[in-house]
Amino acid sequence: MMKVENLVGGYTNAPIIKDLNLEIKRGEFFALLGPNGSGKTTLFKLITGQLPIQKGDILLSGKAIKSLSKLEKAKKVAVLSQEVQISFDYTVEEIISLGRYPHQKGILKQLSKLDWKVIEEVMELTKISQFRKTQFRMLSGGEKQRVLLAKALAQEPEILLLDEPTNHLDIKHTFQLLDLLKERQQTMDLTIFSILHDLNVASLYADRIALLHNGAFLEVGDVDTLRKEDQLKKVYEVQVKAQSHPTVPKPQLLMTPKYSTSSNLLNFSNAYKIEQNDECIHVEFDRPLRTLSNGVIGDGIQWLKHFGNFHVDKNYDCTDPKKDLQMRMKKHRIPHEKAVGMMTAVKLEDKVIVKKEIEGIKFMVIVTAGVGNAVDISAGSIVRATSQIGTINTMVFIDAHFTDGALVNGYMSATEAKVKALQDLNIKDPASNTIATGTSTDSLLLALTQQGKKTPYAGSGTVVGKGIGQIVYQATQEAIKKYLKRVK
Ligand SMILES: Nc1ncnc2c1ncn2[C@@H]1O[C@H](COP(=O)(O)OP(=O)(O)OP(=O)(O)O)[C@@H](O)[C@H]1O
Repeated sequence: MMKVENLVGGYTNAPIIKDLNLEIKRGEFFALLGPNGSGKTTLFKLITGQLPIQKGDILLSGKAIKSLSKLEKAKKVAVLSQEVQISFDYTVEEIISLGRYPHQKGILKQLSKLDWKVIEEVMELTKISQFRKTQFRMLSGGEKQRVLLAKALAQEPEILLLDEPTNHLDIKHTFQLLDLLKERQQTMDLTIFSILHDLNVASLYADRIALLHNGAFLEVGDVDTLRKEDQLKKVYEVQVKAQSHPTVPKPQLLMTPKYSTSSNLLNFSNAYKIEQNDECIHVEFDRPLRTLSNGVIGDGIQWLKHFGNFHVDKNYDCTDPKKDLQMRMKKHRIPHEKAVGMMTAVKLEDKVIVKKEIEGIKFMVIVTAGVGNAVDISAGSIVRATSQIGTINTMVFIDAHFTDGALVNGYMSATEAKVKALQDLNIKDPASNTIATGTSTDSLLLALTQQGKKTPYAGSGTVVGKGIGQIVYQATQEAIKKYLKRVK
């Protein structure tokens, strides 16, 4: 669709764009990324013809762009640039109708029925119909941007060139505009070439990206190129961590600020308070801990400071346990957006708290255990309702610094220890009459202070992994024994 060949260009001094090559396929959404001053606008202007090409060529469907007449070009290419030259007295409708100019026939160049149909459609799409008679100068920055996009779409181009199209837009309108472009790309095979500053937005919408640095491409590739953290750090000079979007299979980047979010060291032994009554056990830390949990609230990897284990009725059956738990937290003045929440039918007074220091690492484990729902996960195919709460709930607090991998590793260690405790107490799955591996609704939390040396492993081959194992095993056994004594 568009080919950039050995392109050199810039202003009067030494060229800014140095020997660039790029091929953009028909119907793709291509994002041009790069830090301030890297040459994005210069490249954009070379493509749009605002700057002369010093060397090389830009081809559109095989034809040199410089050989196309103004009208030929306008039929193929629409531009939405930063520098808008619009006569302020035009109305929105008049501006959009300018976009139809390349398609108008005859000497009089009057708008046809088809032109009006297209104008109506693009106004509808960009949600500016209500401004049709309003003067352009009366609009907000974001509204102006939408009008200019409508004008570009009214041109019905094959390729749309955009310089920071979301510049003045709030998040609602940013996503609305990009969704609209994406829809046009997917349904009408529109090719999109856009300068974007927001790497995360580029990742969500672009098919491919180019990373420009000092007038040359460092990377051209699909959006997973953004997972190359070192490359981004080199270009933007910011500490970057690539994560995955939770629902879209695309990378998202997290920037780390230079300032420290936790200047003073946390003294683990007195950095928390525990409150308990018949309805809940609430552990509150002085500051957020790095957590991994399958709690009803606060699941996945988070930073949280409140940890609640709530007592519910034995026959608890709720269609929306998350909402229910939020209500319970509200009652106990626990901010649910900062919390992990678990549920159990076990009497909370039977909780077991074990605190230990193993080879300089401080641990605290809190377990409530009921084994009425004990299950051997490997046995047969009998699946029981998971709404019953005959549960082993385990909270493990550690004064250590884990990578995400170590968190997962530690989760395995805690689970292995729980299974061993059940095995040694000969707890059986009543359905299969084999040793149980857990209950059907167990919850587990690992919470780390993230102090000290970062550790990438927390399995049974490490001190911290062994520590998790020992302390979880001990607390689980004690809690099950208490439960067995009570049910007898
Ligand atoms: N009119 C000009 N005359 C001379 N040099 C210019 C001119 N405009 C830009 N430059 C220089 O060209 C280089 C690239 O600028 P350009 O505007 O292409 O960067 P950019 O990647 O678009 O940056 P930004 O993200 O800040 O918009 C910069 O060093 C800039 O100072």
